[in-house]
Amino acid sequence: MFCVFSSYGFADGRGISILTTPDRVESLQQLPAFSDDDALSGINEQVSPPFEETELPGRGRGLIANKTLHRGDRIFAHTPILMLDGESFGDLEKKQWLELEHTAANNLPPKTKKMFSALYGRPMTDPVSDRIDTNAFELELDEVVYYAVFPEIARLNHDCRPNAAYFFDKQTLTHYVHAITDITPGTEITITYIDPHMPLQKRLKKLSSLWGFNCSCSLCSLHSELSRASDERLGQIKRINDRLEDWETAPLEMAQTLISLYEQERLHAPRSSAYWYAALISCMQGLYWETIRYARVAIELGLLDYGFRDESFQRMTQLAEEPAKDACWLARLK
Ligand SMILES: C[S@@+](CC[C@H](N)C(=O)[O-])C[C@H]1O[C@@H](n2cnc3c(N)ncnc32)[C@H](O)[C@@H]1O
Repeated sequence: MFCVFSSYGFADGRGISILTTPDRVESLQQLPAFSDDDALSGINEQVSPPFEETELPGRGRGLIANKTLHRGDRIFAHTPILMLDGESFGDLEKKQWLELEHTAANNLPPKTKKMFSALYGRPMTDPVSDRIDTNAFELELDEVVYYAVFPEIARLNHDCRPNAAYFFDKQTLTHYVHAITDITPGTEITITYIDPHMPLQKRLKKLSSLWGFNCSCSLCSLHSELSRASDERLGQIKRINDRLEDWETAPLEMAQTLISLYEQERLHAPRSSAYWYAALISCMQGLYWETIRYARVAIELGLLDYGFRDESFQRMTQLAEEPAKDACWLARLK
């Protein structure tokens, strides 16, 4: 049974509406975001944002950096105002979930409701539903998929080679966005809406069908020969990533080639996985300082792409601190 659960007081009066089942909302309420008064301190606060919102030709509103941002600088940290259980779409009649979506939006505190109403919604079904579909991020909590709206972050436009990366912290229900490259003032801040490993035609098709625009980012605008080279690199990245799942038997040069391919492709956030493989293989081979070097970069990038609670982050930290104590180092000595 799906219902709307709303809290006016959540996140210091920002409020939240959640469309889900009673037992799922009960388990969400156990999270520090709801149960620990200090968990959200410093979240949803932005005294002087490092960007300005403006109208951009052919792409609606967007965010332009108003100061130099360095890789790793925080751009946003916000809680959702709406969370919709993915299963509700399959289980309810269209009319029913439309009603529930409206109830969820209407139950928000007035200031928050205004933020939701100001969002752009690609005209498809209904004004509330369109705003949710255009702006929601998919996230998973306790193996349940939710679609969540973060109105401030929803202003970020797409680029296939973005300068910002994001992750979701499940404990505090907080969506973090950080610069993944240095960003100069006057540059638009962008994220990717899709898996950036996809080749050109797949990317164009997905962006046009789901978000209704023809991507004209620098990668999608390359000369056809350069575009072909990019697609070939992406194919090779996929093949190497598949092979490195069995990293224990892979040569270090393979992970180093992956790092280089990611750099050529300007895929900054996913580069962390290549450094992660390079650190593990170096550790297996007893290369002490190489292990630390690769692990440190994997941590720096992984923190921006997976977040600080990711399991691999704990292991990488241990590897960077003391490679000789890690299981991969000890396995070599057996
Ligand atoms: C999440 S909203 C982003 C903010 C939006 N531009 C606004 O005015 O609020 C997604 C919508 O922005 C537009 N958009 C995002 N990235 C774009 C891009 N690279 N080129 C053109 N339009 C883009 C599309 O209309 C898309 O459906």
